[in-house]
Amino acid sequence: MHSAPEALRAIPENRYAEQLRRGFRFLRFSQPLEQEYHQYISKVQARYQKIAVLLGLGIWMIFSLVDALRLDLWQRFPDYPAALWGLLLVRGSIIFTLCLLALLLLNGSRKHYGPQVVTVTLLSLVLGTTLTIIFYQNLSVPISNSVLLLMAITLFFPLGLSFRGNLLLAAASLPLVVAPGLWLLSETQHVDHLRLCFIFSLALLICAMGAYVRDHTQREQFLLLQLLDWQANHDPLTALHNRRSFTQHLDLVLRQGNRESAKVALLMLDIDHFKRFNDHYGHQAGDDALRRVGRLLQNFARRPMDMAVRLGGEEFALLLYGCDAEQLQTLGEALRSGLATLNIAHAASPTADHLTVSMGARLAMDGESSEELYRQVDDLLYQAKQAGRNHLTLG
Ligand SMILES: Nc1nc2c(ncn2[C@@H]2O[C@H](COP(=O)(O)OP(=O)(O)OP(=O)(O)O)[C@@H](O)[C@H]2O)c(=O)[nH]1
Repeated sequence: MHSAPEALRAIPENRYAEQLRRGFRFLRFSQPLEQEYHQYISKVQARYQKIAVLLGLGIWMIFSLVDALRLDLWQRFPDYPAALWGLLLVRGSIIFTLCLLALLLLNGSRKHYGPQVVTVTLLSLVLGTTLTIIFYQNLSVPISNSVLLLMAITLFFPLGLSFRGNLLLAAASLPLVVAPGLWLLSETQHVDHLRLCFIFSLALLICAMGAYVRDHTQREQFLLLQLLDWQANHDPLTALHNRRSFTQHLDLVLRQGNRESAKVALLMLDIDHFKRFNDHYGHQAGDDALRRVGRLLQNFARRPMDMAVRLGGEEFALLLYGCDAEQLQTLGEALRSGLATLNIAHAASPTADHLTVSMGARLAMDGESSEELYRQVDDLLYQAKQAGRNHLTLG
C-alpha cells in the first residue's frame, strides 16, 4: 500500500495534488484555487447563516423575557433606575438590529450579505452581552459572566467567514468588552472587569487554535474531494479527460449545440502501430509518447466547451464546439503536422519513420444522438486505418 505523499506523486500535473504536496500552513492556497475554495466553503456554510441569526435572535428574546420576570418589570413600571432603563435599551436595540439583519438575510433576491450580516450580528451580541452584564452589576443583581465565554466560542463558529475573518472579528470584539466596563462600572469594579476581559481573551485564543485546526482540516478535505472528482474524470497517464467524463460531456454539448444552433465536431484518433512501438522501444517510452500526444491534443481544446479525451489505450478524441467543416479539416491537418513536428521516432512502423495517427472526424447532424455520432466517427476512423494509416477521413 502507498503512503499519501507517494500516492500524490503518482498523480500528474494537477493543482489540487500540487497544493497538497506544497501544504498550506498559513491557510492560503495559491490563486485561483483560493477563490475556488471560498466559493465552495461559502456555499457549504451559507445555509447555517440564516439559522444562526434566527437562533441568536431567539436566544436573545428568551433572555429578555427572563429579565422581565427576574427584574419584576411589570410591577415596577415606570419607576426604573437608570441602569434598568439602560438594560431595556440594550435588549430592545439588539432585538431591533437582529430583526433587521434577519430580514436582510432572508430576502434572498438581492446580493448575498451573509458574511457581513454574521459579522454585525456577532459584534452586536458581544456588545449587548457585555452591557447586560454591566447593567446587572450596577443593579446589584447576580449574573453569570460565563455567557461572555459562550460568545467567545460563537465568534469562531463556521458561519462562512474565513479564519482571518474570524480573527479580525475576535480582535474587534475585545474593545467592545473592555471599553464599556471601564466607562460604565465604578473604579472598584474595574479589577473584576479586567479579570473577565483577560479570561475572555484567553477563551478567544483557545477558540482560535481550534478554528485553525478546523480550517486546515476543511481545506485538506476540500482538496481531497476535488482530487477524487478529478481522478474520476481524468486519465492519470495523460491528464486528459477520460471516457466517463467524455460521455457525459458529449450529451451536454450536443444539447447545447441544438439549443444555440452551433455546430459540434467530433474527431477520433488512434496511434498507428503502437504495439510495434511498445515492442521496439519499451512500455515506458510508449507511456511517454502517449503523454506527448495527449499534450498536443490538449492544445487544440482551447474553448470552455471543447474537450480533449483519452478514450483508452492509444485511442483519443477531440470534441469541439462551434467548429465548421472547413475548420475541422484544417484542425485535422494541423494535428497531423503537429505530430510530425514532435517527431517521435518509430523505427518499427511500416507507415512512416515517426509516430503517426489515423483520424476520423465529422460534424454532428441536427438532433443526432451521442451514440450515433460516436458510432459514425468510429467508422470513419476505421476507414482511415483501412486507407493505409496516417490519414484523416472526414464524414
Ligand atoms: N505504453 C502503453 N501502451 C499501451 C497503453 N495502453 C495500451 N497500450 C498498448 O497499445 C497497443 C495497441 O495495440 P493494437 O490495438 O494492436 O493497435 P496498433 O498496434 O496501434 O495497431 P493499429 O491501431 O492497427 O495501427 C497494445 O500493445 C497495448 O499494450 C498504455 O497505457 N501504455
